[in-house]
Amino acid sequence: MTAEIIDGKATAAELRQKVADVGAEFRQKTGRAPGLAVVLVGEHPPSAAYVRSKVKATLEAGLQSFEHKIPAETTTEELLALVDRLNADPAVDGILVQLPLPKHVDEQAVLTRVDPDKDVDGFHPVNVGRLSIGLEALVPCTPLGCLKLLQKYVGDLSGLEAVVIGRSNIVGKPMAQLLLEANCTVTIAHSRTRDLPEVVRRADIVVAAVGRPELVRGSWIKAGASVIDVGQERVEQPDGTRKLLGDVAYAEAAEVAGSITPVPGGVGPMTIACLLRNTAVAAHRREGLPDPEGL
Ligand SMILES: Nc1nc(=O)c2c([nH]1)NC[C@@H]1CN(c3ccc(C(=O)N[C@@H](CCC(=O)O)C(=O)O)cc3)C=[N+]21
Repeated sequence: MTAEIIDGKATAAELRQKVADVGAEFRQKTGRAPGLAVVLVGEHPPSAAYVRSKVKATLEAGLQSFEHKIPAETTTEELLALVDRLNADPAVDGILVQLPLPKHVDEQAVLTRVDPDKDVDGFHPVNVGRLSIGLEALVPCTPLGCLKLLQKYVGDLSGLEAVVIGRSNIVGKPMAQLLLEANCTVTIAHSRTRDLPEVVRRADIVVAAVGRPELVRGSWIKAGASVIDVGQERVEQPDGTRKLLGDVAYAEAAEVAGSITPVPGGVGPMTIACLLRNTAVAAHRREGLPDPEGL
């Protein structure tokens, strides 16, 4: 069997177009476009690159972008003061503080300071709690993007066995909540899991989010399973070039899986599209408008 390739790039482009349409309608109703503020602390090159692509996608969807690049030496207090200003700014519907923050900054204090209604990353404890008890929440972009891919390529997920590898607050835990809400039987595996290959072999859906290049082998995948690869690591190849690798040994897994996301072009583009989606949704909720349909 050769797996169907789950086209994250195309699916993300569709979602970004929907956000653009919804944003234009929002602008007609309110006289302004939904606004996203992105905060980048320091010069960490990969973070700077991600922020550039976020700003570009924001502008291309016709949303308003507020970019705050501040020095690496910024203190927690100064960052909290910036978050307070963004919380109070009526033109800002979404706030994203790019992670990782410099080590001297109290990351949890900063994430908890973001107004939960503007928390388009879904990292605030209020949104984490709301997701976990099934209330309306802002949901983290990467797991939301993974869910959207599964819904498009698999359809109804009810009753399926899902194995999430990785238990981070950003991907693994919220991914498990979303799959549970979609009526999957969910297992969260991690570095201490006994016999990980055997656990993964049960899965109809595998979400790999551990940050270990090509950890998941083709022999671990049940025939016909859907494989979502969240990993993105640049790894030096024997010929000296650097290649972006996922957490799944793609060529092997594609021989047995029913469908699989490539890296790049899978989950990554969906993360950014879902950020725009969350910004549009937050804008509607803040204005007392019903949630836009089809997002
Ligand atoms: N507060 C916060 N929210 C985030 O959502 C957040 C963050 N901090 N810090 C860093 C991670 C990483 N992240 C990615 C987004 C898109 C791609 C993406 O589009 N990747 C391309 C490849 C890009 C390349 O070639 O390097 C792809 O998969 O096709 C990757 C990674 C969001 N993050």
